Amino acid sequence: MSDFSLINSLPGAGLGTDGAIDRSAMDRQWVEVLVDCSGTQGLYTYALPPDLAVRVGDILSVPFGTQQVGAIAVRLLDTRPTELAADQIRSVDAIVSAGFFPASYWALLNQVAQYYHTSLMQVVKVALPPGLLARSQRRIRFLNDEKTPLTAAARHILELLKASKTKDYSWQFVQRQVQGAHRGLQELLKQNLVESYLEPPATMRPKLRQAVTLISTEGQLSERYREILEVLKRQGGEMWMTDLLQLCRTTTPTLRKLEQQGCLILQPREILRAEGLPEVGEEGAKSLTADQAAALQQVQQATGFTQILLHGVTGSGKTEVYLQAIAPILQQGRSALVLVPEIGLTPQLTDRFRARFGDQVCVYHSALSDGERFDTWRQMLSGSPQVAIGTRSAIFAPLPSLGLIILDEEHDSSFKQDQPAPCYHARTVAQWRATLEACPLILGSATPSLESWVTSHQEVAQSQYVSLPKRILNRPMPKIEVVDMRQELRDRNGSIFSRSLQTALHHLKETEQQGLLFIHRRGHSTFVSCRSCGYVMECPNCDVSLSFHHTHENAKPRLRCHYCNHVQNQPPHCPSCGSPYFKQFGSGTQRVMQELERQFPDLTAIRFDSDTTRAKGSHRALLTQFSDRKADLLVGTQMLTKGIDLPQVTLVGVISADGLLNLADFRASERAFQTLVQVAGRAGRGEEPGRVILQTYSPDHPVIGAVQRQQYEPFVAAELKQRQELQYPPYGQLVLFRISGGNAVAVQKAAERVAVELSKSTQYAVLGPAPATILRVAQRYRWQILLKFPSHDGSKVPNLADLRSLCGSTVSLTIDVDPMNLM
Ligand SMILES: Nc1ncnc2c1ncn2[C@@H]1O[C@H](COP(=O)(O)OP(=O)(O)OP(=O)(O)O)[C@@H](O)[C@H]1O
Ligand SMILES: [Zn+2]
Ligand SMILES: [Zn+2]
Repeated sequence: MSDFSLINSLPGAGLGTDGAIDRSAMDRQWVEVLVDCSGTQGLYTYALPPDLAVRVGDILSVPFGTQQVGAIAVRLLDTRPTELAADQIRSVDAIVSAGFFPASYWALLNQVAQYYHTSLMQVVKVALPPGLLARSQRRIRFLNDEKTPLTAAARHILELLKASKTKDYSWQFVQRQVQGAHRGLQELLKQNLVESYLEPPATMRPKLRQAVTLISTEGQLSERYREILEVLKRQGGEMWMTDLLQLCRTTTPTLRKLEQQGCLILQPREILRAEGLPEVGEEGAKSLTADQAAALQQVQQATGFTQILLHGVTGSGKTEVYLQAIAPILQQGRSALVLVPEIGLTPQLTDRFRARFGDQVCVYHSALSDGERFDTWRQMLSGSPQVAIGTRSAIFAPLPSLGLIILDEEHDSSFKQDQPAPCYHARTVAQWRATLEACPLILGSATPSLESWVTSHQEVAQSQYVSLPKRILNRPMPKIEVVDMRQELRDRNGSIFSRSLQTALHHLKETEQQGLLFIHRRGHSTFVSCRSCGYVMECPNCDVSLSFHHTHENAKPRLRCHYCNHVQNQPPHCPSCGSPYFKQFGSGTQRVMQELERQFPDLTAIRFDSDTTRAKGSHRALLTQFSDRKADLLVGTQMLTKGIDLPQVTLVGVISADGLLNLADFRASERAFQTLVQVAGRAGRGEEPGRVILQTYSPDHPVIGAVQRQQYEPFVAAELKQRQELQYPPYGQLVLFRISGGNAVAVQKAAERVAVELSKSTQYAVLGPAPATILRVAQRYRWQILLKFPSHDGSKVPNLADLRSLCGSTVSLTIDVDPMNLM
């Protein structure tokens, strides 16, 4: 019954900006609501009684089946949806709570739906936590005594309320006590004798977690059991079960056996919401450098919507500018929204915010459970001023009075959602939101995206450019040495570490400093192939090579697909020719760890990649270990590049830059430059100067030269020239269609039909159809078509429903506006 298609096919259901704000609600006779009851979320149309001035963002009560349920007014309509007959539409019953969400919030969601060509419902699903209304309760409160006689039911309700200590009851209770309560309530509401409101659930369900408590170490126990109990004892006799399992590398059934033997008990224990985050000390504002002060001033002078690109080199103190820009906003009773690429990667950043603003900070990201998301929402909706820090979906955080939005590391591609729909970019949505809220938007980066660079250099008051060209305390930028790995090979050094890096690693121990080793991608190029015939081991479901996984020295090697997670053993001989020379190639994190162990047994290293950081809180745990100097090296992938601020790191080694340089994407150079400058920027942030060793097989690549000189502007100028010639973003606009299905021929045919249809317009160039770089993923064949518009304004895409009808029922078509991932 829930109706998504309704939204797409609405005639003239234009941008929400005109909904409820400019036009009087009176000429709108229908309303679309988000019904939220017993697990089903959907958009439904209701009629508005003439005497009910409903506005977008109100919480309503509507008839739904045989019940009355809560609903959010999402959009007012002045025409009846054609597919519904007038007598099919039921009427809104009452306004439970007026202005629960600001109307601008719904305008934003509508704008997202329209620009990214998805239904409003899809947007609502990213934006709102599930069960928002279902857990809340409608209540009725006494306001005034009657002046004119009331009907029996109305009088009964009023007396009931007056007799209550709090002058207020739940609507459910009133309904049970009073016959004809519904009509009675209407009467009372009309005369303003009572009010109806929505109370968020008062007590949240406590969150429980399994805990293990030691009872006894007596009895006939095997060596292994004893060991587990010994560990538990050493930890004080009480631990969270997950921690014990991890520490002892044991399983739940083993613990259950120990429980049966009376050695320990397993029981759920309540954890408080704030737990899991360590205490942070309070911290005052730092006195700003001249550059920081100038940047802050520019932010504070902004009136209304202004987009400010804060271009500060690595270690220039951008975070301090954010903190001092936020402080006065909170004092004015308004809130701030801070978006970061990946929350798990930046425990340091959240700690700094909490040290400054304490409980006013709330963290919002997709790894939260539904319950936690819901709690955070309630806190936000309370309206008290706060700082919400979160990943891309936090751009939809319902902070009532926004004074500032910040995107840190604005160039990061994780701000873009590739799938599912809506494929939104949080930076684009942030621009709309800041416009709707008339507040400044700060985009911070050491390596701004070309999009933001171009915007910030337009001659308009609404976009500004601020730079922090120097590191804090005039600390030098790290020195970058480029090592030609081809020369190493010629000089008979077959190690993955160049001689330069080897010397630096030896030096690390002597000077008691720390280093980072960066590998382009987890398991990237650690494919298994035959050195006799060249056969490459591939995933049976996807057209990608399997990656070699080796958890520790003596463990059995496994092969894993990073797309569908297929796992299998490595065959001892080549399946194609039977050769025994069937081995892994490349240098993933694991390989580097093993080589370190072999060549530098004195150095300890922590592996920091998506395999070792899967568990909640593990980013923080590993980074803390490292900053406590429990290891000499941190070895990892992309996540090393993001915002790590450790003063004792003096050495950064890039094992091989080549994987980054050779991606088939027009943004490859931009990304490579950003990644390498960011990772280099982790070195020498403290008192000791930093040093970067960049290993590559293509030392003459223009990106390598630009990174070595650490000059952003000349690199960007050259890059922009190319983009302009080819009409790529930021000059032109791209729209990507992805076509996929289980049958290879059907997918290709559908892609061809869609391309023919698309070619009928002259507004854009059609690139493709072409098979995706990886044709098959999880048994689905994928083709794509790229539209290239010469400029960014007014790109019109043919009707999606028409294109979909060309695909047939077994092939799906999705649209990605401004795609970031063209693979
Ligand atoms: N005014 C200041 N006085 C002294 N120290 C400062 C000041 N401002 C910032 N710092 C310190 O300088 C270091 C670097 O700052 P921060 O992490 O904000 O840099 P950043 O510009 O965000 O760098 P990146 O882009 O590389 O993450 C931090 O340890 C911070 O505490
Ligand atoms: Zn072979
Ligand atoms: Zn696979």
